[in-house]
Amino acid sequence: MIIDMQDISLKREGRFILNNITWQVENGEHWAILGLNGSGKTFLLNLINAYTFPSSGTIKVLGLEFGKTYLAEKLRKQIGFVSASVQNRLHKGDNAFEVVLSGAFASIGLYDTPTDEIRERAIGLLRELDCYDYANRLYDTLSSGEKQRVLIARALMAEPELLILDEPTNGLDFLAKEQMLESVERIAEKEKGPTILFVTHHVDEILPVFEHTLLLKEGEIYEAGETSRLLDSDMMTSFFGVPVEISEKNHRPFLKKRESLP
Ligand SMILES: Nc1ncnc2c1ncn2[C@@H]1O[C@H](COP(=O)(O)OP(=O)(O)OP(=O)(O)O)[C@@H](O)[C@H]1O
Repeated sequence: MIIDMQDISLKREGRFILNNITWQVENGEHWAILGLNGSGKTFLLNLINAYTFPSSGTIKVLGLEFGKTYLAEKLRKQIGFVSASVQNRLHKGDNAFEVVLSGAFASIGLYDTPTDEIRERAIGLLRELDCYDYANRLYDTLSSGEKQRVLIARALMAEPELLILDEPTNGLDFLAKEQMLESVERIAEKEKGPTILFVTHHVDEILPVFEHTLLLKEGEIYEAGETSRLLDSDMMTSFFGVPVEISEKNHRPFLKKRESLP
């Protein structure tokens, strides 16, 4: 099992940020995590990455139980994490190739000398994520979409069992967003690829490879399970608290606000 959370709660300043979270992710299941601003998605990811501890409940990630066999460093080496906060911590002077290489050492900059095998792997991933053409460019000079794809290549360098993509399409234009989603789909379809958690605000980004979805609302699991059951007009209407309609086009869901309830 990749994630096993049992009755997790997390309190800050006397109020529950997360409450009653019982959630399991099996190996090879790709999950979309959908929630509005402030629903607790960031805290949920911080728990998985062992940056935060629960106030109560038990949590096991990749077989490591917090407080027992718990080793944050060991755990994080097996998780590929792509988020705005990782982006902010990168070294200013590194080119895209160096950023990807640094993923092999779970470090922000390059402190170790990469072997030929590691260099080959980095080149392979740059190609796979369509970043090879700008491998020599300074990371800082890349567009947001290019940066995100480099960060995903970097996260895959350590061959993680779990890949967490935290709003990877944030700030991307339409084309860059579609390219990003195509890359995510390719990774998800890889036979020995990582289990993916894809955090988003947008229903239309829930690709068919995300067969499972977690709906997070006000710090609690609203529903979790098969995407096909959850992405339904009635379910989304009660989840968002406004009348909405879900339609499907080219295997992608679309959400539209309805004027009034029928
Ligand atoms: N230190 C803190 N003390 C109390 N409340 C906090 C603290 N940090 C965050 N919160 C609150 O916890 C809630 C959940 O925050 P979180 O950042 O996990 O939401 P999110 O789903 O990631 O939102 P977004 O989509 O905007 O990134 C929010 O209501 C936020 O205001």
